[in-house]
Amino acid sequence: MLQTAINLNSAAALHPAILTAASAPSAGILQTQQLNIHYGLEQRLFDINISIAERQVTAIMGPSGCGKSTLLKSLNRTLELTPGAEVTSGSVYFGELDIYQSDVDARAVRKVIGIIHQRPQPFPMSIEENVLFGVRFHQRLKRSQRQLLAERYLTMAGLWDEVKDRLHQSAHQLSGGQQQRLCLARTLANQPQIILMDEPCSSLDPASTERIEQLVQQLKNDYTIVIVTHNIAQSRRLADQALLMMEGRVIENAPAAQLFANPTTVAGQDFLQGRIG
Ligand SMILES: Nc1ncnc2c1ncn2[C@@H]1O[C@H](COP(=O)(O)OP(=O)(O)OP(=O)(O)O)[C@@H](O)[C@H]1O
Repeated sequence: MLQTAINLNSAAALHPAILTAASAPSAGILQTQQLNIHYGLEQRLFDINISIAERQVTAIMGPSGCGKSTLLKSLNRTLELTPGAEVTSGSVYFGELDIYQSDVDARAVRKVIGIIHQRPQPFPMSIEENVLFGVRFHQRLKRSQRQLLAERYLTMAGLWDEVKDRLHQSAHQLSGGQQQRLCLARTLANQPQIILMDEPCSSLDPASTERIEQLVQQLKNDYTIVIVTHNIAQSRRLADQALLMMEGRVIENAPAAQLFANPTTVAGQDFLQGRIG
């Protein structure tokens, strides 16, 4: 009970910072300053300075191992769940709040800045319980309220029609694409401001990939989305802003159309023309 109370208080404490972010439209909703990250003794990210624009899709691209996932996970403090991973210097600001400040609860950060992983990770419970996993500790819900909430978030994730008659079946009975949308519904139920997506389509077939891409386009009206992708064509379809990383550094950072038309570095040109990556 004590843990729950601490979580709730911390989540509430984050909301004034959200309002501050909203009132300062010129600044990005999420910004890093001189961010450096190590795994053990090895430095893997170097002096990252980025600004994520509100209610836009920002794509993070780059070859395998350049640090895309590491950067993404640092943006909501998921990274510290990996043994040995550490933000060794620098900051991540959500509005005016440094999310790495010692008095900020990482679990509250992860609710406001949700993450969808590469492989869908539904919990071993029913479809409805998965959707309501984050909210059920906060409210004593009546059965009818549970159903309404489940319907709301499953609809937002484009899954309601496919699962409305089997809400109490195991989530593991769903296809991979459906599981990924269920994870999206679970994230949306936490009422995040920002959704991080780590190659959300990499394990999906083309039809499921298209479904997720449609959802990203819809969701950006209400959410800020940061998506890691290997897939240059997917970035072209989805991104408003694009970052290109090489060897732990951001080497290109521009509106997507500009970056695709005129990459400013030789490595950027090589990557976008498929010569590296
Ligand atoms: N748990 C870990 N322990 C040690 N090193 C790690 C760990 N995870 C990642 N790394 C290293 O950090 C660097 C960046 O990895 P990261 O997964 O962020 O790259 P990525 O661009 O997302 O790669 P991919 O596209 O292949 O998923 C790589 O050199 C990788 O080997």
